Order: sequence, then structure tokens, then C-alpha cells
Amino acid sequence: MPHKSGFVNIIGNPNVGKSTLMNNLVGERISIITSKSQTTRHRIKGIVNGEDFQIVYSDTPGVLKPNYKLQESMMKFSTSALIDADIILYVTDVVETIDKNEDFLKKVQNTNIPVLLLINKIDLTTQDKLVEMMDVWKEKLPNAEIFPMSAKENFNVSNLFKRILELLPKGDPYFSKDEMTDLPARFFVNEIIREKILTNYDKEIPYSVEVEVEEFKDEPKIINIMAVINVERTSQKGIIIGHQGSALKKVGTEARLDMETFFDKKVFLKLYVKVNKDWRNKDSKLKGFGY
Ligand SMILES: Nc1nc2c(ncn2[C@@H]2O[C@H](COP(=O)(O)OP(=O)(O)OP(=O)(O)O)[C@@H](O)[C@H]2O)c(=O)[nH]1
Repeated sequence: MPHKSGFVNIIGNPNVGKSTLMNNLVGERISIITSKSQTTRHRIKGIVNGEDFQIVYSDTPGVLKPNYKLQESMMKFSTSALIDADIILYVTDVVETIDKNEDFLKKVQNTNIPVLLLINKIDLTTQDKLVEMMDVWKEKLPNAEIFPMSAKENFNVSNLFKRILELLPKGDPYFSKDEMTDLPARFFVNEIIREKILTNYDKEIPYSVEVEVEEFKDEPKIINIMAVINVERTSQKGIIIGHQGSALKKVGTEARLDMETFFDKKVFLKLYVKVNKDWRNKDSKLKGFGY
């Protein structure tokens, strides 16, 4: 059999289960999962290798109406996902309403790339409602192949995987086959810290925060990591740190433990908080953070 290789881009609105699905498909923890929306801002890639295939997955930020600079760049990512993919996984679920993003749907309809429309979370609905929903989607996206599924319950994921393999173009691998992912370890560190911030603080805090890994030194017995948590306002700095540093300490401990599991090695983690005014609305700062 000739070798097959290709890029599979996962798109869809926030909270429909893209990260859950991807983790299921890739089998390693590579993207953060949380019940709050808009958590995945990067194009995270995970690679699945077989003897005669390589699938490169990317998880694209949600399809949103841009209402501030950050979301504008998120929208750009989603649109670019339609151009450079070999296969598109358009994820929706049984909860969201269908007509949220007409413009984007039109783009999906007009693409030449195979689109697999995944209706996720079917564990939350009935057969009748699902059939109705599938009919509506068939009209909206007649070219797409529909996969009802539950990423959480691992229902229909293996059929999806089989179809992806069938659709994958012939070609040599894009990445060395011993690499689990093309992203550096720093990226995982960043994601883990961000996940802890999301789970430890309420309201606007998580979305006002940007984490930068300033130092990542992999020594024989320990990994030394220094990271900065950028916030927009001084008041947020106080909240992040907490009474006598208790909140930050909790974030640091939880993050360190996850990192130790992830890297299977002792980790020394130092966290700082820095006020970086309005990073979300400044193009130059956004670029500095890689958006
Ligand atoms: N009931 C049910 N819940 C699911 C399923 N798949 C995902 N979820 C839940 O839906 C929520 C959102 O899942 P994520 O995987 O973070 O969604 P996402 O699309 O990556 O979200 P963003 O990162 O915000 O773009 C989590 O609480 C998941 O546990 C499913 O098949 N059934």
C-alpha cells in the first residue's frame, strides 16, 4: 500500500466538543478541555502515525463573530482552516442552534475539500430529534458526510477514523514519525498553566490572561520552568496572586503536578504575574504572543 499523509482540520463553534474529540483521536492530552468556551486559541496540532499513514490534526479556534481584536484573529484561523486542509471535520452538537454563522457555512459549502460534519453529544438527545437535525444539516451542507457521534462516550469515533484514513491523500509523511507533535514542550507548559487559571478563577480573569514561558531547561533530573502570567490590569494581578499568595500557589502546584505527569519527570515551576495593559486590543502585543 502506498503511504498516505494529510492535514485534518477540526473546526466549529466553542464548546461543541472539539478538544474532547481530538484527544480521543490523537490519544494524548494535547489540548485543554474545559466547560468554559473560547479556551482554545491556538492551532494545536497532534499527529497520529501508522505504518503506512500520518494524520496531522489541528484544532482551530471557534467560529465567532469578531467583536474585539483577539476574536478577529481567531476568525482568521478558522477561515484559513478551510484552505490548507485535506479533510475538514466540522463539529457541531445537538445543543447549539444551526444558523449561528451563515457566512461561515457558505464558505464550508463552497470548498472543494471533503467535509465531515460531526453532530456531537448525541448522548444528550433522542433518536427523533437527531433525525430532524440531520435533515436540516443535509439541506445546509449537502456535500458534507454526516457523522452523529459522542466524543465523550467514544461513540462512532472509530468509524470516523476509518473514513479519515480512506479520504487521506497519498503522500510521504510531513513530520518525522517518532514525533508525537510538532509543537515544543513549552507549548504544553503554557496550555497546562492556562487550564489551571481557567479552573481556578471566575469571570473575566481567564480571558484577560496570557501566559509566556520564559525559561524551559530540561536538565538530567529535573525540568526548570519559569513562566509569566500577563494580566491586563493591576486589580487582576491581585486576584491572580490571592491572599498572601495562596491563589497563585494553588495554580502553581496543580500545574506542576500535571507537568510532572506529562513529562514523567520532576518539575520546578516558578510563576510571575505581570501587568501588560490591554494586551487583547493591541495588535503589536497580540503578534508578540503569536496570534
Ligand atoms: N454530553 C457530552 N458532552 C460532551 C461531549 N463531547 C464533549 N462534551 C463536553 O462539552 C464541553 C466542551 O468540550 P470541549 O472539548 O472543550 O469543546 P471545544 O469545542 O474544544 O471547546 P473550545 O475549546 O471552547 O473551542 C466539555 O464539558 C466536554 O466534556 C459528548 O459527546 N457528550
